Amino acid sequence: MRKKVIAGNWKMNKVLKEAEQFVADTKDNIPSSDKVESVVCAPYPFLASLVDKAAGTDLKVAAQNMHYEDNGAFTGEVSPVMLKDLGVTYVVIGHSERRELFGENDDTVNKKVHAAFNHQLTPIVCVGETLEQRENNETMTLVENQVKQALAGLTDDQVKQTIVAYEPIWAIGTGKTATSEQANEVCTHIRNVVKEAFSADAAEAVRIQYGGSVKPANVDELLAQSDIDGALVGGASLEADSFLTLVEAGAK
Ligand SMILES: O=C(CO)COP(=O)(O)O
Repeated sequence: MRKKVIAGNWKMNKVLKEAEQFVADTKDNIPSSDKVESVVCAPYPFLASLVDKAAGTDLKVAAQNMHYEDNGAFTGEVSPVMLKDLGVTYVVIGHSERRELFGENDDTVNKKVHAAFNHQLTPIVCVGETLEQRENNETMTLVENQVKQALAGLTDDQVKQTIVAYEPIWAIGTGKTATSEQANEVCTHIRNVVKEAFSADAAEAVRIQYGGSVKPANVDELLAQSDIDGALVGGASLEADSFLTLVEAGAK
């Protein structure tokens, strides 16, 4: 059975003291990593401190983005080498907000996924359609293309370690959750795409999260679906109690 991954994506929220307080409030109650992987995706300035504060616990720290080069003249960017050096273990790649607002595309996403593996970071690769694309029945084709391009050139072993997050853009921060059936339908499709593009073993192992208005009230139903292996959570991950409820749901 695939282990669930619950990741809280804080986006551009909190200041350092609040981030540290969150770790202090959660770290002793995070379920064992044998049962669920619990991750907070924090802004860059908090990463060093949070890795330090969460050391020896089952709470893992992720970055929300990175550049694909190791170093160089890229003012304002952060490299995988820097993240690895801090003790960060996961990195979100290709979030829809980065694709929409910061010019990320399938090519940069693919480069970043390779860079993550070159530095032993686990990528959480985001895909998902807009409302318009859903209404035009383009969801399956779009997500298929995003997944194929994001994972292009990876080995089977790397695909097995990858986390794909299916986040329909119309469900992000809107309170509109995809129904669990809608969410699962796309996650099943993603698994089939991985099977075709790589192998049955890779498809069986790859973890596929759902993201978009996940909260304590709907997480159980989403996680009960056959192809949903976790959640990437924005708003409901900001408060310690709510995050703990979500990771406990993942450990059931
Ligand atoms: O974008 C998301 C997580 O990456 C989802 O955000 P919300 O949970 O706030 O809808």
